[in-house]
Amino acid sequence: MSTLANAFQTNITNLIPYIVAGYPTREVTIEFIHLLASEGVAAIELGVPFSDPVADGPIIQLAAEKALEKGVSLADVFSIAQSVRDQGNDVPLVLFSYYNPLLSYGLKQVAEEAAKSGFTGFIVPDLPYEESDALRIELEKVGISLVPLVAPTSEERVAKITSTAKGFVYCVSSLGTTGVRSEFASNLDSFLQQVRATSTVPIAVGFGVSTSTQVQDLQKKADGVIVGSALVKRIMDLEQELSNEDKKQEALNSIRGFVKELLS
Ligand SMILES: O=P(O)(O)OC[C@@H](O)[C@@H](O)c1c[nH]c2ccccc12
Repeated sequence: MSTLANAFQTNITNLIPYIVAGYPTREVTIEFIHLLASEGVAAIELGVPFSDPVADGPIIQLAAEKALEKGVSLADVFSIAQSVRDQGNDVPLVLFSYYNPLLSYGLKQVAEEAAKSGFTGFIVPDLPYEESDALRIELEKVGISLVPLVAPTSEERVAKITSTAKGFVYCVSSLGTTGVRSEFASNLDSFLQQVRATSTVPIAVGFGVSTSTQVQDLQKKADGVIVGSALVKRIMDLEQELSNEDKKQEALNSIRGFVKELLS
């Protein structure tokens, strides 16, 4: 199985897409993962839908709401990953969740079930580094990396966070919530250089990325480029077609076209 540590060496591209698990359906999510893996992505962030996604912009919030309306749970996210592994796909999967659902499930149990179903990384955006030991210990017991997030404002903490990071470091390109942007933090270049200088693992940058120009520019400064909202928006625009057997393949081809365009 591909592990997170070597995802940036073995992959064909350095793109890391984010999708909301179970949106528009559990079955289509599995098809998305196979599609993205076939385009050579470095890893896939699989988002656990949550009712209070404070760091998310409107697109991801709406997708999460729609998934929750269909009752998508953490257990479903594990079963999606398990299906992908059972179908022979070893693309690195990163479980993306707010802390509350993990706490409710039980940190030890969540770590064990995530490992069993094939996750190699976790990202928990509302868990401050200083409070992450309990989860990190459980995850490291089962070989899963807790990927830390650093923002352009976390100056003095960067070295402490990046020097002990596992998997990769998630560099947030700008402050605020997720969502397509035309520009990033003014100090982004120096921030990425600072993280690169202190990190012992690859670094990835995300927040607001939606065009191939942005991907091309950012992939010179980071090992991975994360795209979420722009991809989730295209999925949302095709929600009806994706739920119609006669139109689903055409919709999937359109999403594949968007990924190819990002990488062009
Ligand atoms: O959606 P964007 O702007 O492309 O940003 C990536 C983002 O979707 C994904 O990494 C993510 C989804 N929810 C988050 C909450 C906090 C930080 C990051 C995220």
